[in-house]
Amino acid sequence: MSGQPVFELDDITVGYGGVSAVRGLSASVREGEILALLGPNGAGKTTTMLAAVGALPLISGSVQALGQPIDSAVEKNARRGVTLVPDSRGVFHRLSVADNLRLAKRKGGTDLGVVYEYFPKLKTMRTRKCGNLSGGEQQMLAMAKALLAGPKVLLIDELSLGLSPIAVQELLPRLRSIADDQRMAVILVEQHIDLALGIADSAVVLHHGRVALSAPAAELRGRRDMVEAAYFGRTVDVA
Ligand SMILES: Nc1ncnc2c1ncn2[C@@H]1O[C@H](COP(=O)(O)OP(=O)(O)OP(=O)(O)O)[C@@H](O)[C@H]1O
Repeated sequence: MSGQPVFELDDITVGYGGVSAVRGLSASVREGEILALLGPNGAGKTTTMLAAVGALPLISGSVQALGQPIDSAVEKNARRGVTLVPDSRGVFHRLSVADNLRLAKRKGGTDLGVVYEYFPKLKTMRTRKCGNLSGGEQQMLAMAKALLAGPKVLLIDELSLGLSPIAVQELLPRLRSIADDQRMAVILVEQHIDLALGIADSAVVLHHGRVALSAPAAELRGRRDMVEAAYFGRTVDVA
């Protein structure tokens, strides 16, 4: 993959009430690339994502999106094309699928027809109330909503939270095709290590807020030993 990074975390330290939860993290993604952000519970993945979209102030370091520093206003970053799909999914339960999608559509964003091509199931259930959808269907809807805003950088915090392995196996490869088609840079927080490495271009494993491993995903596929060592906090060098 060539080209300049469209999104860069440069030596960021970030936390809560002046206490750091993530220290000295650097990572970047280019157009059409997927970065998998991995690590055990409490490692700092969500903290990183919040800092990446401007929702948490940095203690030090910088975040650059599309050649400019990230703003402290999340909405402003979203208008510039940096969108977070939160782990709480962010769908309106009392509204129908179609109404949820209509509200998410932004000028210049992906066409609804294209989004329905990525997620044909949503078209068939467009009149259904979102509160009655399954977890996997709600996740599809959350991703579809994010696409309608036309992101250039999409950050996804645990797409697979609470989903069956089959649903995850269906959703993650779809995300790969969307990133390829739309030339969208993606940072994906994921607990399904093998599936995430299967679709990612690069991976970072955090442990206690520090980078324990950072490598091209291709070098980590089939190297569960290395990834697990990083999960346990052993700093791993990819030779
Ligand atoms: N609002 C908060 N105030 C204080 N500390 C927090 C807050 N949110 C998270 N933390 C702490 O920051 C650290 C990193 O948390 P974070 O949620 O980023 O981890 P995570 O890797 O996303 O974990 P998980 O996989 O469990 O979601 C943890 O020690 C957590 O307890």
